[in-house]
Amino acid sequence: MEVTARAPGKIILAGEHAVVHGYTAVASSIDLYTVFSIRLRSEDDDTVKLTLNDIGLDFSWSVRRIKEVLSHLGSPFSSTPTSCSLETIKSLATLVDEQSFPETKIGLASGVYAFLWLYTSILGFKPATVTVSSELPVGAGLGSSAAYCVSLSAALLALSDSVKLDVSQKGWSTFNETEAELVNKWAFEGEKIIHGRPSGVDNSVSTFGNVIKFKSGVMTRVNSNMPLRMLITNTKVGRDTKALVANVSARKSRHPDAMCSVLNAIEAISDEWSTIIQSHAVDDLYLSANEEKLGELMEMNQGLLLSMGVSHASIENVLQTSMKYKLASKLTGAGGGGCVLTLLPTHISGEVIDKLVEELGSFGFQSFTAGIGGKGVQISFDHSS
Ligand SMILES: Nc1ncnc2c1ncn2[C@@H]1O[C@H](COP(=O)(O)OP(=O)(O)O)[C@@H](O)[C@H]1O
Ligand SMILES: C[C@@](O)(CCOP(=O)(O)O)CC(=O)O
Ligand SMILES: [Mg+2]
Repeated sequence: MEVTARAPGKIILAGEHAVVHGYTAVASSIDLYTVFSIRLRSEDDDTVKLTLNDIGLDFSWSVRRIKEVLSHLGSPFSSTPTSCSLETIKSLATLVDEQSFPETKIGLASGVYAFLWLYTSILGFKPATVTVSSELPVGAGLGSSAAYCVSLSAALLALSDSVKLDVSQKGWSTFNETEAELVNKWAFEGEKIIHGRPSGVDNSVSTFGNVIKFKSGVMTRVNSNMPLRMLITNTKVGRDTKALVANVSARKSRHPDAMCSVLNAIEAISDEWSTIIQSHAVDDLYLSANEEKLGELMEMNQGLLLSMGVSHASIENVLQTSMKYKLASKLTGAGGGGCVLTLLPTHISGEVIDKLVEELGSFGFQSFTAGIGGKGVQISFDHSS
C-alpha cells in the first residue's frame, strides 16, 4: 500500500516576521501543494530511499546504518512530538554527508535532516520508498518548508500506530481535529530544523487550511467574507527564511524600542485585516472601499517590513511596477527576494492584469494567481502497489 499526503502552501496577508516575536499575523492557504508518497518495503529490504523531485536529489540509506547512528534515541523515539537536539542534528548531518550532498545545494540539506528526524521519530527504523514533489517554488515565501513538513508528517502518521484512519477510503480524505493537531505538532518540529525559530503560522495554515489569525502559538480561524484575489509574483531571487528571521531578531536586539513600535504597528494592521475580511459587503461601493483599505494596509505593512530590513531591490521593483497600475503590493513570507502579493480589486479588468504580468515578466519575474483559502492537509491510500 502506498500512502500519499498533500499539504498546501500559504500566503501571509499581514504580519510576517512580527509573528515570530509574538505579534499577530493573518495567513491563508493557497491551492498549490506539496505531495509526499511513502511505500513501506519488506523488512529484509534494508533501505530507506528518498527522492526529492523538485531539487533533483536522491538518497538511499541502509536501515542498519540509520540505526547505528541514531539507535541511542530508541525506536520510534516518542509518541508525542519532540524537538530534535543540536547533537542529533549533527548525527543526521553525518548520514546526509555520507551521501555526498552537492556543495551547490547545501542550503537544502536542512530539509533532508527534517525528513530523517520526522521519519525515524514517527515510523522508527522501517525500510521504505519515499518521494516528494511540489507545485510550490522552494524557498520563495509561499511556505514550501511548512507544506513539506506537514505532508511528510501526515503520510508518516497515517502509516504509524498513532492515528487510526480508514484505509479503505477512496480519493482524498481529511484528518479529524485531534489527528490534524498531531500532524501540525510534528510538522512544527520539522519546521524548527529548517527555520531555526518558526512562529508556527505556516505549518498551522498548511495543516488546517482556510484563513487564520495567529499569535503566540495560538491559531484562530477567520471566516473571510471577501472575494480575495492576489497576483503572486515570484522575483526568483533566492533567499533563506532562517537567515532573514535571524537578521530581524538581531535588529530587534540592537533597537528594542524602535522595533517594538514597528511590531505593534504591524499587529494593528493584522487586526484590521481580519476585521475587514470578516465583514459582509452590503453593496459594491462598500466592497471597493474595503478593498481600498486592504491595499493601504498592504502598503503600510510593506513599509514596516522595509524598516525591518527584509525588503529587496527585486521586491521594490515589483512594488513600483504595480503602483503604475494603481495597485498595492507587499512581500509575503520572509522577504529578501521570493514572492510579492499584489491585491487585485474586483473592478480591475483582465486587460490591465495582463499588461502588468507582461511588464513584470520583462524583468524575469513570474506572476500567477492561486485559489485562496482552500482545505488543509489531505491523505489518500493506494492499494494497487
Ligand atoms: N519540495 C521540496 N523538496 C526538498 N526540500 C524542500 C521542498 N520544499 C521545501 N524544502 C525545504 O525547505 C527549505 C525552504 O524553506 P524556506 O527557506 O522556509 O522557504 P519557503 O518555506 O518560503 O519556501 C529548502 O531549503 C528545503 O530544505
Ligand atoms: C518570516 C516568517 O514569518 C514566515 C516565513 O515564511 P516562508 O518560510 O518565507 O514561506 C517566519 C515564521 O513565521 O516562522
Ligand atoms: Mg518556510
